[in-house]
Amino acid sequence: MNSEPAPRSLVVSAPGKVILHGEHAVVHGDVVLVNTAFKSKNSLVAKCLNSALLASVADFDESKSPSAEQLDALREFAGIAAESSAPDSLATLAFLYMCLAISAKYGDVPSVDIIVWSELPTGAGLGSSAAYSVCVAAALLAACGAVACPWTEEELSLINSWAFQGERVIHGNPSGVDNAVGTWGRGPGDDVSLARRVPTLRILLTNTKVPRSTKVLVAGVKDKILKFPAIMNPVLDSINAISQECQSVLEAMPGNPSPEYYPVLEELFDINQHHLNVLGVGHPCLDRLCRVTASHGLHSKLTGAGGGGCGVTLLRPGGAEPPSAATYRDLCACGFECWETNIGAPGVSLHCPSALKAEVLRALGMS
Ligand SMILES: Nc1ncnc2c1ncn2[C@@H]1O[C@H](COP(=O)(O)OP(=O)(O)O)[C@@H](O)[C@H]1O
Ligand SMILES: C[C@@](O)(CCOP(=O)(O)O)CC(=O)O
Ligand SMILES: [Mg+2]
Repeated sequence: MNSEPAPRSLVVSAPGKVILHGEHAVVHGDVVLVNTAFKSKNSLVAKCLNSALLASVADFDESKSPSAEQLDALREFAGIAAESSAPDSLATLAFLYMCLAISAKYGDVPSVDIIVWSELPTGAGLGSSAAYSVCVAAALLAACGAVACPWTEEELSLINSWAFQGERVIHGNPSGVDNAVGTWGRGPGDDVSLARRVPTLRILLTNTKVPRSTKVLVAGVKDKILKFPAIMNPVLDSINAISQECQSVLEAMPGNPSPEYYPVLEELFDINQHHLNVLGVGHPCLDRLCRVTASHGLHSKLTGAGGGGCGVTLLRPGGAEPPSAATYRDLCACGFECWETNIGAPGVSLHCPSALKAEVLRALGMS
């Protein structure tokens, strides 16, 4: 007689994010203005099956960064070449680290099969690495009974702190903003009422499809700051001032946003885009994106780590329903993909499989 427990399925999603202002500066302790951009865009299924999940690396501690020795041991176990930054390698490494560390701390995670499906473009500045890490952390903690459902505030903090460890494996030196948005649906330190006080902005996201790695870009900015501190630190200070100015404009905007605020928001986008180029995280395709939208009277900047990936364009509310078909046409003619979105989405969520869209069920192999 087979006495194995029936496999259990957990379906977890976490949102990506759009950074309006403060990318890179936030790694160095400055303010960031960030919001969620997607609902249920990144899903992961942890099924408790009996496949073998292995290896052990001693001395895990969630308050410490994963050590070089631990990551080397995991790379060797998984057959990942040293310094490989291939998406699959980093995702596998982050998963193995979280799985082993969570097992060591809270008791064995049962054997699991993980299926990851994402509507977010990966490596494009929309926080896919954090959405992935939040989903893996939540699923593993739930699988070993360290968090129950629905999640309490304390359990969300636990998910967030383990997701931060996953981000550390993928990013090297993350600020923690992306995993906080993935967990709570809002930036760290933002109170719940902030979303009610600021207007819902209409934005256009454009993916240049130029691949890049956040880890490499963040390390490049650090090198530049170390090389030219007197030149680069004022740039970070100015980016910080832009974030603060933008936040006060958003808070000053009345419930029915008046168009008079938009030229200020647009100018802040332009200034920040120049600063980000100074930090060395621009790309000719992002310059092109800005030029194309400017030719239609719209203002854009890169979002996330830059170096390619996505740009964000501010749209004015209502009226002549911008962006025009010509804007889409010109951006698509550059080989870019663009879509309009509203900001705001819930954080990490647990889903009932029967409530999932057919498309998601198919992608997860659950239909
Ligand atoms: N759905 C996913 N499946 C597997 N790995 C993912 C997924 N989403 C993100 N990742 C991991 O995150 C990395 C991209 O992270 P990063 O360079 O920070 O860009 P971003 O967070 O802006 O998408 C990928 O290389 C991969 O390792
Ligand atoms: C550049 C940075 O500010 C944001 C990176 O976001 P993304 O991985 O490009 O989505 C880094 C960070 O905050 O950890
Ligand atoms: Mg990332």
